[in-house]
Amino acid sequence: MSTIARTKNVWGRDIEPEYEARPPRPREQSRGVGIRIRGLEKRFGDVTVLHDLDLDVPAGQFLAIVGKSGCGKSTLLRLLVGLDAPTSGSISFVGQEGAPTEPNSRIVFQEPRLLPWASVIDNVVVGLGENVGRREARDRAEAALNEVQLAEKAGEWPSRLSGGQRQRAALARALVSEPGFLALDEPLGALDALTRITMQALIERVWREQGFTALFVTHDVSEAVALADRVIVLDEGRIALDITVEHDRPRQRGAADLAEIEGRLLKGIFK
Ligand SMILES: Nc1ncnc2c1ncn2[C@@H]1O[C@H](COP(=O)(O)OP(=O)(O)OP(=O)(O)O)[C@@H](O)[C@H]1O
Repeated sequence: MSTIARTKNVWGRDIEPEYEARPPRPREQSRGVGIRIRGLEKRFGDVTVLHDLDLDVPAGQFLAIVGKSGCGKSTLLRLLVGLDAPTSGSISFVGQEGAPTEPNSRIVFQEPRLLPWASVIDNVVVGLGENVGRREARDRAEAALNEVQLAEKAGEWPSRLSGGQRQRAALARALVSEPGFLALDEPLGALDALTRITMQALIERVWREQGFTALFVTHDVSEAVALADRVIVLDEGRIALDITVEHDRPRQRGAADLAEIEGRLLKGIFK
C-alpha cells in the first residue's frame, strides 16, 4: 500500500475536495457484474487471435489490458460487449448475488462516434434506447452530462465541441443507461496530453462513484497503472502477465512502487 501523503493526485495536481468527499462505493453496493471467461478462442479465417483464454473479473473491478498492437485487445472487448461472437469458449456474467445475469454493457471507442445532426443531449438520449419516456430520457441525459461536466454544452452540435468534450459526450452516452459493465477501447488515445490527464481523472471518479466493472484498453502503461486495480498483458492472444495494483487512490505519478510495476509490465510486453 502507498504511504504517500494524499495532497497531490497522480498527475501532480491538488486533490479535488470532491474526490476525498466521495469515497468509492463498497463493492457489495456497486452495480458491477462479474465476468467469467473460459476457453475463449477467436479466429479470423486461418488466424487465431485469442487462444484458449481463461479470465475472471470480479464485480466492480477496474481492469486494464495492455499489449503490443495486434495482440487481440480490441477483439476481446468486442466479444465481451457482444459486437462479435467467439469461435469457441464461453463468456458469462455474474450479478451481485452470484447468479448468472445478462449485463447492461456499453463500449466507448477511441473515436466518439456522435451523430453529427443531433445535439449533444440528443446524442446522450440515444444511449437509453427506445424504452424510456421522453421526459425521463432528457432528465437522465442531463444527469449524465452533469456527471461528465458537460451540462453547459447540452444544446450544442457535436461539431462545435473540442476532442475532449466529444469524448465526454460519448462517455455520458455510455453511462446514461447505468451499465454494469463498461468497455473502454483506448478512449483517450486521440486526445492531447493535458486533456488526457483530465479525462483519466474523470473516468476514475465516475467509476468510483458508480461502481460498474471497467475493462480499459490502453497503450499507455503508466495510465494503466494509475487507473486500474489490476493490469493484464496480452501477448499474441494469451495472458502473459496479470498484476494487481493495490495502491491507494488517487495515485502519485512517479512514485517508486508504481514505477516498479510499470517496469514489470513493460518487460512483459517487450520480452
Ligand atoms: N474483422 C476482422 N477480420 C480479420 N482480422 C481481424 C478482424 N478484426 C481483427 N483482426 C485481426 O486480429 C488481430 C488482433 O486485432 P485487435 O484489433 O484485437 O488488436 P489490438 O491488440 O486491439 O491492436 P491495436 O492495439 O493496434 O488496436 C489483428 O491481427 C487484426 O488484424
